[in-house]
Amino acid sequence: MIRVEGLTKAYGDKVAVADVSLEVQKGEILGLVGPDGAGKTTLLRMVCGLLTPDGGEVFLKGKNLREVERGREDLGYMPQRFSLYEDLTVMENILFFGSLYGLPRRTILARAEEILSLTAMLEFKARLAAHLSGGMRQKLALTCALITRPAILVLDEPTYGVDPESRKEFWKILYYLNKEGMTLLISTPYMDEAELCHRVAFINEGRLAVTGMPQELKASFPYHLLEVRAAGIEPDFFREIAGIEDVSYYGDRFRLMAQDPDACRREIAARLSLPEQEAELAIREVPPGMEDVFVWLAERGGKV
Ligand SMILES: Nc1ncnc2c1ncn2[C@@H]1O[C@H](COP(=O)(O)OP(=O)(O)OP(=O)(O)O)[C@@H](O)[C@H]1O
Repeated sequence: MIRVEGLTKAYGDKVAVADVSLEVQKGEILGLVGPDGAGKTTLLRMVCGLLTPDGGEVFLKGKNLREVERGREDLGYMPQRFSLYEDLTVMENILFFGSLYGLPRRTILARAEEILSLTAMLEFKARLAAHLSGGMRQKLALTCALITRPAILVLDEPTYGVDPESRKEFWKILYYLNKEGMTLLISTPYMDEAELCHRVAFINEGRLAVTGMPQELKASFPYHLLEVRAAGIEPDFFREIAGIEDVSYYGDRFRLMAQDPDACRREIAARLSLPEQEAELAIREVPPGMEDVFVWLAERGGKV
């Protein structure tokens, strides 16, 4: 559905996207994941034809975007910062947005009712945009992006800063749309959301580092992870132990990347003088999550 070949874009000296090639298959949810400033927005804006690349091509449904008339791409875009008219109601915002595409008022109203009921927003259709919560604003932005009934939906960090409950609800809607046949390309800084995508593309400093299914990426993680619960210990304590490649920590929980987990466990237990039973409780091997994979990739400059 989407094919990107060698896309490149610089702002002055700053190369934001460097030679990115990527494909999004029909019916797929592809997650574009990367830290702030990685180039996600720039890449998505080029895919949507809103920004002209310095080099490379974008093909939508096999057609070169350069040859497609703007507004006829069969693509919906939900930008990172969606401009709502605060002094218009939900429905008035949708009507305004739909009219930009030249859709007849009747069509907009019918489609809006349908999407607003899907997103549980129908009862708020007469509410002023100024009085919407963060989650509701995102749903309104989504409704606007869907008003042309696109086959492809591109979303730029749609749940950024939204509360966890609303994020979950938003993803339910995305899954519903996908089940109905929509192809989704979505950027996110959240690792739990990366897990929800069929495939993930990791972008770092403008370069595409790796793409794969979440399970594949986790399986490619080359270390064992040990989680250690220990109060009053400095990270350097672990760094001195041979075979521990990296240490990260949250409060009194340490996460260690180890080559040989059993040897490390024995060494830590010995140094802390932990009896075996206590060591078993305090030092556990845990499966890597997407966050572990991406932290590892980012530390290596995104290279596998
Ligand atoms: N209009 C611009 N002028 C100059 N530099 C820009 C411009 N837009 C983006 N950049 C720079 O290009 C790089 C990529 O930015 P981009 O917004 O695409 O990244 P991102 O992954 O979407 O990050 P974020 O989530 O923080 O928006 C960043 O270093 C950013 O500072």
